[in-house]
Amino acid sequence: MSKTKNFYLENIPLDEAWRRFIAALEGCGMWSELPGEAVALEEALGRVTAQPVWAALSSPGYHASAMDGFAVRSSETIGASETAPKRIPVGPNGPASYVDTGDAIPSWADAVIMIEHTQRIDDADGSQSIEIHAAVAPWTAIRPMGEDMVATELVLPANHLLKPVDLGALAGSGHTTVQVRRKPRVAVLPTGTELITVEQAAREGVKPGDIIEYNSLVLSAQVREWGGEPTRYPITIDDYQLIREKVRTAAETHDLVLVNAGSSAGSEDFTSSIVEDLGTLLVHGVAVRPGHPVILGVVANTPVIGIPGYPVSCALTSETFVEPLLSRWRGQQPNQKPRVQASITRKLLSPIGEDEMVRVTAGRVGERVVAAPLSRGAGVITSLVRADGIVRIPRFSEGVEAGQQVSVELYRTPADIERTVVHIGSHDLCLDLLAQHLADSGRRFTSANAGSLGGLLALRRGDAHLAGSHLLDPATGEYNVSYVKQHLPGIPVVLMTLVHREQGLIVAKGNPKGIRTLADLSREDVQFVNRQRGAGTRVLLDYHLEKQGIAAGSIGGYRREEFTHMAVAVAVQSGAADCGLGIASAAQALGLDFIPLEKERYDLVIPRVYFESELVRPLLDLVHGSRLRREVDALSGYDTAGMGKIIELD
Ligand SMILES: Nc1nc2c(c(=O)[nH]1)N[C@H]1C(S)=C(S)[C@@H](COP(=O)(O)OP(=O)(O)OC[C@H]3O[C@@H](n4cnc5c(N)ncnc54)[C@H](O)[C@@H]3O)O[C@H]1N2
Ligand code: MOO
Repeated sequence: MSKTKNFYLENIPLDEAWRRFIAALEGCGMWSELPGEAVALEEALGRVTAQPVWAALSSPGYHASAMDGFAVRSSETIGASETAPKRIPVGPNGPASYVDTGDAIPSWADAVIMIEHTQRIDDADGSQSIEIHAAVAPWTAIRPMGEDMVATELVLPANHLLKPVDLGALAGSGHTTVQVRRKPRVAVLPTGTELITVEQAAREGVKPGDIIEYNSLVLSAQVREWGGEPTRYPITIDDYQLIREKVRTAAETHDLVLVNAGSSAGSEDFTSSIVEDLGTLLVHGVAVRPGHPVILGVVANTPVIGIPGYPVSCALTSETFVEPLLSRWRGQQPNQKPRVQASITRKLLSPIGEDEMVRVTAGRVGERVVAAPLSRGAGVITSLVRADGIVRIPRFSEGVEAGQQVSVELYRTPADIERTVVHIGSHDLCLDLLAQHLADSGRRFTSANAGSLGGLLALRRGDAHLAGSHLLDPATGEYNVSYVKQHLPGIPVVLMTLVHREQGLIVAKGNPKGIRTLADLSREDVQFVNRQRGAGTRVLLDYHLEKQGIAAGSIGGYRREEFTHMAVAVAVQSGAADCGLGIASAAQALGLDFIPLEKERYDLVIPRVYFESELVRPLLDLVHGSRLRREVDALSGYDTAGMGKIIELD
């Protein structure tokens, strides 16, 4: 038994990895549809027919009236007209007889006259007749036997995904059960000594080194969504023999085994050795990121996929390999996401040699759809939660330039993209509140952090509907106006004040270093954390440093840049820095101390075309209403007195 570690991950192109996998699956009879099983119609929704279904009965099973009215012989109506109406006596055996919709037509009749086209006449002798003003052709208002389905006719082909109406057609044609493909049985094995269950975390808290296990939850839910039947195994610690035993037994009772984590080259990454030990290792490492260290193999005629541990890699690897396999077994084509052409909002470098899947948000801005890249971290599951789609950067390309056209594989519908308000710029907590309420008006709100200046540049390129900005002009003491004039020349713009907010020094609880003023940042024992160039907060800092004659070079940590207020606050909370400049609400959110420096104005910069658009209107209504104002007032460090004030710049 081998326990050797596989230090050498391959870099196999995706299509080659699939070729190897399919060849091996064909070899063990696992690259074809799964056999059928009979299920009751009530259980059959979302299943796939395993064979064609032929009608057992005709429907309707007799000639049925299509209308409420009178069954007649059409020959008796000939000659009837407005000027020469005809009377036909009513009786159980004709020549006219009342029928309801769906009733069988009497054998002597061959047409039905709708009741509203007849006039009832009560004759003196107590008998009845109808008067008609038009003739009817044979088979008028009759649903002939078998109009819907004739016995022996094809109702559904094989490999048909059953929808609600299909179940009706099956019952209507006389079937009580239907043969559907067996659900693929998929074992989901989470492994890792660092893993704890979420219940354990809720009970005992999370210690450094603990990771809440949720990949198996995601994988099982994906399997279920794709028509499979998952078995979610409990966590197995990183122990070669324990994992080996689980893989061996799972392979005996399942169609597919997913081993999660332990796929790369670490000292406790056993999956590839175990697959080699128990069966055949086909692939270890594909030229795809995230998901590079994926393992493909076969154990006891059962495919085994080693899925990388990072949550984003895990979910995407499953989309890449598990979904197409389950589709194949169910006789379905692999899932094809809707695609849209979009313009990418910023330059992306991507390593040659690997296909990269970049998560993006997407929205329509004017004539174009724009795609804004999200975090590329393989551990950032929220980036997949927020993603509207995926952009693939092929392995023979070094990346894409800002403004380049890309194809986005959408997780949402094209209609969702049309109702998206796109924000690029400086972030503020109040935007999250706005986003929440916008959903009530059927709008989606996506936001990319690019800093205030980045936001203005995005507006100039036409990449966003609005940009949050708080850029102080040292010459005038005014916010945003001069920057908008400089960077958006010729574009009519509305500046709408969202809030005034308190900027200041964020320090650890109790202010252990006794930091009071900006001058303290130059102290030997104080480590600062800065914001990126172009951020309004950075402009504010540099303005005050200059005013007070403090040299940036004298501040330890001045060059260390974070991209958001919360990232600065987290750096202080974790002890990585003693102090950073940011907004009061970020300090409050993490229970940190705050030394106010300046009250600044945070505006939404909105090109007039969007300010006047139907899409953005609900956002303006929210800013002018009382609900958002009340909620912002409840946060610390904000002043809503100026909320909704407008400056127009042409
Ligand atoms: N020296 C190298 N190191 C790494 C390489 C490499 O090529 N050489 N590849 C990196 C890449 S890319 C990936 S992806 C990961 C894959 O790692 P593993 O599959 O071995 O997974 P772990 O290292 O055990 O875990 C990674 C990460 O994910 C967390 N995790 C694991 N399982 C779960 C779960 N069930 N639920 C939630 N989170 C989970 C785990 O705790 C780790 O934080 O390797 C890189 N390293
Ligand atoms: O390939 Mo790993 O999955 O990039 O993060």
